[in-house]
Amino acid sequence: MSELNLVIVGAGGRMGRALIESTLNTPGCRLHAALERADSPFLGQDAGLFSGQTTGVTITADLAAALQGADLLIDFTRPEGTLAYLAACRAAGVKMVIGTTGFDDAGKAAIAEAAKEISIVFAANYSVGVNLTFKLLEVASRVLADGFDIEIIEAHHRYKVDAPSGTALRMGEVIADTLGRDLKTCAVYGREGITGERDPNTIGFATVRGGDVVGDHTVLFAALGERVEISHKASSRATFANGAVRAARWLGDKTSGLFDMQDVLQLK
Ligand SMILES: NC(=O)C1=CN([C@@H]2O[C@H](COP(=O)(O)OP(=O)(O)OC[C@H]3O[C@@H](n4cnc5c(N)ncnc54)[C@H](O)[C@@H]3O)[C@@H](O)[C@H]2O)C=CC1
Ligand SMILES: O=C(O)C1=N[C@H](C(=O)O)C[C@H](O)C1
Repeated sequence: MSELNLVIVGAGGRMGRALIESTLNTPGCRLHAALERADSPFLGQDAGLFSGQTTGVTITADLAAALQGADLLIDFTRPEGTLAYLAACRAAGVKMVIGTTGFDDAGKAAIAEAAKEISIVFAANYSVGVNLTFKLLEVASRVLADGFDIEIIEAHHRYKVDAPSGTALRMGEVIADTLGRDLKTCAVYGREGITGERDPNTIGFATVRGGDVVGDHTVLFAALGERVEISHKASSRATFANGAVRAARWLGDKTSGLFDMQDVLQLK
């Protein structure tokens, strides 16, 4: 079988660095190109810079050249960056694995539309543990549907720009779907002042930002007399990067369609 030619964008970012390392360490995958923004200080440097390797691949801002001969582009950047890469990949027939979070409804719709022409894996979290947690939350929500207040607490590093995390929002959607609720109307994002008693139909979110926390998520089911907590803690970005490269390999010959990490892990 021929090698999978991967393009990593946001190459100098926290996830970009981890993705380059994961690509270099994965048999069957080849680092085809590494991209950064035109104003990046990393342009012209070897993509192995951050892991002390020499790859022979130079970090570039030339997207058109990078897509020539590429099989798949992995994007963990920002919504506006992703949507620009999406348009280029769609035009060039290059598959995508998208890990960026913080999209609005229009951004998500654009990804779904592009997936009619190219195959895409789009997931808020590529760790195996978090995806198992999504399944555990379905069971917990069913069993604890009555009398339990549901709160989602997430903590991330000081540099994270979106809140709540994409993973926390996905957890909220999984719970709301299981309970037959609409997250758009039942979510409460933080509390302050005289809030009144808790509405039992709400799903609360609390966000913590600080230091170098890679990614912690806890869902609290609290009743009168007992509490259940389901938690996941990531301690390395390699967890997400390895999951994204796994998703890239899983896409294989699929020419179109929108998938998530639950598809990759056969958890559906
Ligand atoms: N789905 C998952 O498993 C995970 C998702 N993420 C998400 O990945 C994204 C990136 O996270 P980090 O690597 O920590 O961020 P970062 O700030 O370290 O890196 C962002 C990268 O994107 C590039 N970038 C920013 N704006 C851009 C634009 N408009 N066009 C093109 N490139 C642009 C930057 O130059 C940088 O290389 C975030 O949305 C984060 O929430 C992070 C970890 C896991
Ligand atoms: O920005 C991050 O770092 C992370 N973002 C993702 C999210 O928003 O859920 C996944 C992970 O928790 C790390």
